[in-house]
Formats: sequence, structure tokens, C-alpha cells
Amino acid sequence: MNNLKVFVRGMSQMKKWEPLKQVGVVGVPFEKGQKKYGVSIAPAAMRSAGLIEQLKEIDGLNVKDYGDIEIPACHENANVDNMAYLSLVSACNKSLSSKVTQVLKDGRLAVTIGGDHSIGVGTVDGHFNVNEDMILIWVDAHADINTNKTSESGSVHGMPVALLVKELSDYWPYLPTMDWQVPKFSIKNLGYIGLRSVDHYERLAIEKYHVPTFAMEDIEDHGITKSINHILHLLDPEKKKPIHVSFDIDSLDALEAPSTGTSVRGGLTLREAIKLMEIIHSTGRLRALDLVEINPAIGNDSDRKRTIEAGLCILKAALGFSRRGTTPRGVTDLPVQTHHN
Ligand SMILES: NC(=[NH2+])NCCC[C@H](N)C(=O)O
Ligand SMILES: [Mn+2]
Ligand SMILES: [Mn+2]
Repeated sequence: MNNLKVFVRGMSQMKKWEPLKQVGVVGVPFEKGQKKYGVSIAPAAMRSAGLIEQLKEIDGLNVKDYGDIEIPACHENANVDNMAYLSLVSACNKSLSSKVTQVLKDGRLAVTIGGDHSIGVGTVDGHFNVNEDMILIWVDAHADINTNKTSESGSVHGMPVALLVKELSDYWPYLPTMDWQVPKFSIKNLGYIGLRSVDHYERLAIEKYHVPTFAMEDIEDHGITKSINHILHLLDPEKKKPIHVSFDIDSLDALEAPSTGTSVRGGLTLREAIKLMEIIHSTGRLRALDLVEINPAIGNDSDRKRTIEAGLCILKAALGFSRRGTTPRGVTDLPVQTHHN
């Protein structure tokens, strides 16, 4: 009797994770988290390159397009030292957060197409509101963990992680217009992949909180498969937590994704990024995915095309596209030919 009870309890705790086949796509035409023109046209550029159609071609995937969020007109001016366009960033993220929450509550995996990386505040906030046990994998050349005090650029796309994590809340001044966002996510649930341009104070924060980090030199040593598996194991050894991946296209090498605002040489190959996403897909626990910082206004036609194609490959790998191919549905043999003669 006792044994049986233990067994039954064990079973109910053992949730079997399967890749979510329902997906919701949200575009965020926002670029005020950095200074260059063009990131805001990425959702339109991705759509006209066939984003929705290509996702729908993935075996068994049900795709709902939630459209682009409306970027609220904002006349308030929150004057915080070394933080450009704070009120706009805040208004956009507030609306994005509730959109991501809605997509997840609809039972769909939230795919957000930015926009610059400041929109990570809204996606993670919106995800955390549904899954408090989520873990966050930040795939990026940069750590995006500056505060307005440590940032050299004053651009909020270099600050989203610091805004999100509760451990850093005391390092911020009061931020007018940001009252809606209470940092609740713990830095203990964060891991980095792809870093190679980390500011001095960012490095200090990563070391202070022992954030699991596979920078490019670690990926060089261990390979992408061991790197991501190690991070997943450190953050969630029992394999039971929902995963949020925030993917900055500049994690890719500048040759693979030239159309981005702060590109850095020596990054991931597209093959490594695809492999990374295939591994994350295979966990069955991916629940939210951001793709940010594609800037179609940077570079020539071929740069633009290459960058957008890379973005599409990454999304598809995360959502179940297999490079091995898939067998035709409901068919088990090759078609037979009728011979006439
Ligand atoms: N999401 C990005 N591409 N961020 C780049 C950040 C660059 C630099 N660390 C800064 O604070 O401005
Ligand atoms: Mn980034
Ligand atoms: Mn970056």
C-alpha cells in the first residue's frame, strides 16, 4: 500500500515534456533601445521573406500570427541619467509583456520577432507571469546586463537582463514609467551562450552571481552540444522547467549575420546555432523564443538576405524542422509506377 502510494505520487510528479506544436508569433517593430535606424522593420522583412509560411511547413506545427504589437505613442519623458528613451522602451515592453502572457495562456509557444534586445524585458516579464519556474538562455555576443550607471552607450538594449533580475534591483535608481515591471526573475535561472564582447562591470556581475556562461572561448573548447547541455544541466538538473531562449542575431559571426547593429567577429557559425536550437527543441520544454537585432537597413542586399535567412533557419530549428528530413505523412512506401508497354 505504502509502496503503491509512493509510486503513484512519483508518476504524477513526472511530467512528460513534448515539444509544443502550437505556436504564436508576435512582431515588435521597435528600435528605440539602440541608436541605429532599421531594427524596427525586421518583423515586416521576416514576414515578407516567408516567416509564417515556412513555420507552417514544419511537420505538425500549428501557427497563429498575432500580428505586430502597436508601439504606443508616448509623450511622457522619463529623465533618467544615461538611459535613452526610457518611457518609450517601457511603454512598448508593457504592452509586449501582456501579449506574451496572452499567447502562453492560449497554450502556445511564444515566438517574438524584434526589434532590438530591449524587448527582452517584455518577453521575459510576460513569460515569468505564466511560468515562475522558467529558465532563461541568453544567446548573444553581449551580456546585456549593464545598468544606466555601468553602460557606456546609454542604450537600453544593453540593459534588459539587469532590469529583469531581482538580484540587481538595488543597483538601479527609481525608474519613472517602469512601475508595471517588478523584477522577480532570479539571476540563478539565467545562462549565457556566445559571449565575446562583455563590458567590465558586466563581467563583474557575471562573476559575482556565478552565472553559467559559455563564452565563445568555452564553445571553442567544448563544442556547442556539450556547452548547451551543460548549461541546461546546471540550471535545471531535473529537466522540469520551461525554457525561454532570447536569441540575439549578433551571437552569430558577423559573416553569418552582417545586418545587425553591434556585430562582433568570431561568433557562432549558423551550423552551431542550428544545432543549439535543435537541442533546445528536443528537450520539449521550449515555451518562449525571441529573435532580435536583425537590422535589414544595414549592409547590401546580399547581407540582408543572408541575415534574414539565418534568422529563419534558427527559428525553424527551434520549432522542430529536421535537417534529416521527414517522411511523408501517413505514407510508408515509395510510390509505385504503372508500366505501359
Ligand atoms: N542587444 C545588443 N546588441 N546589445 C549590445 C550592447 C553593447 C554594449 N554592451 C552596451 O551596453 O551598449
Ligand atoms: Mn543582445
Ligand atoms: Mn548582442
